Amino acid sequence: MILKDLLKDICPVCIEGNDCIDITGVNIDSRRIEKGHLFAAIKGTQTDGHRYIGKAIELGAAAILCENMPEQKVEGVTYIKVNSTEEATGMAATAFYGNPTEKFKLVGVTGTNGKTTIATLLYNMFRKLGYKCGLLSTVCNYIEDEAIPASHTTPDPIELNRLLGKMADSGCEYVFMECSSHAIAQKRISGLKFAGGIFTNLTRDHMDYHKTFENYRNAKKEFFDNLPKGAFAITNADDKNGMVMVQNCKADVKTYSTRAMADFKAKILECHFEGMYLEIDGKEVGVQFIGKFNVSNLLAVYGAAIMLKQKAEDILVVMSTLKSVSGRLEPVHSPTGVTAIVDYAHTPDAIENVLKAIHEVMNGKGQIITVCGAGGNRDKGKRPLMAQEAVKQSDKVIITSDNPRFEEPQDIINDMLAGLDKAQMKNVLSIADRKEAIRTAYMLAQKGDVILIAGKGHENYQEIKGVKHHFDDKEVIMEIMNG
Ligand SMILES: CC(=O)N[C@H]1[C@@H](OP(=O)(O)OP(=O)(O)OC[C@H]2O[C@@H](n3ccc(=O)[nH]c3=O)[C@H](O)[C@@H]2O)O[C@H](CO)[C@@H](O)[C@@H]1O[C@H](C)C(=O)N[C@@H](C)C(=O)N[C@H](CCC(=O)O)C(=O)O
Ligand SMILES: Nc1ncnc2c1ncn2[C@@H]1O[C@H](COP(=O)(O)OP(=O)(O)OP(=O)(O)O)[C@@H](O)[C@H]1O
Ligand SMILES: N[C@H](CCC[C@H](N)C(=O)O)C(=O)O
Ligand SMILES: [Mg+2]
Repeated sequence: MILKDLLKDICPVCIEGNDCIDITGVNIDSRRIEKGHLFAAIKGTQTDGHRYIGKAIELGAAAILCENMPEQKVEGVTYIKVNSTEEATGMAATAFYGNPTEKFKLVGVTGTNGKTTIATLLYNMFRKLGYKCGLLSTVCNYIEDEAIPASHTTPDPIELNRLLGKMADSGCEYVFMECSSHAIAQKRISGLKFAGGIFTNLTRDHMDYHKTFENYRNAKKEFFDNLPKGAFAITNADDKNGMVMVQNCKADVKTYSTRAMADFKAKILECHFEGMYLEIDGKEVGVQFIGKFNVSNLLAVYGAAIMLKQKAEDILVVMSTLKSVSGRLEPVHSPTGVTAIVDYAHTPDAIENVLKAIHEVMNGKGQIITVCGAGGNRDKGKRPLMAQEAVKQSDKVIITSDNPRFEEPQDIINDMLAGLDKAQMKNVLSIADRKEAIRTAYMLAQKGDVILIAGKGHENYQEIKGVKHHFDDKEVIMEIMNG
């Protein structure tokens, strides 16, 4: 592709060199540069991409996108100076991959919890409605049936646009994606044209990265500020930041609520372990999900499907067939009558909500034993709060490890325990070895009890010092139950 065409949506500060050269790829990592590539130098959290411009040219980069022009320039290489390389990279990448989001309807989901659930349910629903679809999510990416492993909730701008390009080539009509706060702040989604956006909720997470809650909220809000006129924005009226998100939004704003007046409303008619009966916009539907928070998730799915011009009756018929997403409130039953629930709750709010959901269906019968930990090299402030939420609604809690990364597992556990007083500690054990923690929970459980195994959900690894060791909560509990 000709460099000039690649830059058509970018307003460079200046260009030095020929902009009529052929560009064979766009890349943000010097180590992946091949002959004829455009290398975008990004200032990151660990290092500055500008330091690798020389390396990129050695490997064959034909053009450099940067914020600071290098002092020494190489003959034959074109230099493009921009105000924000992060912003310009997305635009160049999307142009390189043929502006895929002009070819299908792209819906983004953002918020602290519920993104994977909503995006995946929309993908499953639209496929069942007969459309060709793509999905970009924490668990896995999909182009129709083809699974492509995901390493991020939202991929980097090059991988993201490459996947979107493949989706367009495969004839996808709808694509659903999660937009993490990291991705919005780092402009990984720059240049994409969204047909709609969904806000789930906002509670504490990722303070390690955003530093303040306000920055975190602003990152989420930026997504709605940038939605174009003609798109839709569906927000959660039950969340205190729901209306803040859409304050400056040019899109068509719709609300959903389980409590108040809203464009899309629902209430729970009945609730048991297998699912709930709901009334959505005045119509009854049986769903295979539990928990009030899932009513909110399902309402967001319903609202988005309506905004994408599907018929209410068709949406509800398909909704009743949808099943829970891998690692989200997934039950595993033992031969002795104990139920384990594997869930991805890794924030204080998610732990509170998932335990509330379990209580709703247990209805005062049986005990709850919670096994949870907190991720290393991630938001430290959430650790004591997660322990507090676990203790508040469990009969026993076993604090354990969850991806310690480069931290000492016991230090993370101590940060969690610091949130508890002496009385609360009476019902708490700490066992750093996650398998042992799960085994102990099972040994303590009696018939009718529930073990909540929280934090890892679909993850099939334990990340320790840069190495991912195979570990799968569901597999472990099944082996213990049947062993
Ligand atoms: C903190 C964070 O978000 N980091 C992301 C960020 O990397 P960074 O800013 O640290 O980059 P850096 O290492 O400083 O390098 C700066 C630039 O120099 C380049 N470089 C570097 C070295 C070299 O030799 N040559 C070279 O060109 C790099 O390619 C990069 O462009 O940009 C990279 C490319 O997009 C991401 O892969 C990386 O994700 C890291 C691995 C990560 O763990 N991110 C997590 C926290 C994350 O993004 N999570 C969210 C969701 C969380 C949730 O679900 O709740 C996600 O969307 O997955
Ligand atoms: N609407 C919701 N409100 C509160 N908690 C929720 C909601 N939906 C899901 N959860 C809880 O959060 C956990 C993670 O859900 P999900 O994977 O859908 O969120 P996510 O936003 O994609 O998370 P991530 O930031 O890791 O990508 C679930 O396992 C459940 O415990
Ligand atoms: N994707 C999120 C959640 C990870 C959940 C938990 N298993 C952890 O490792 O902290 C993150 O990277 O913060
Ligand atoms: Mg997710």
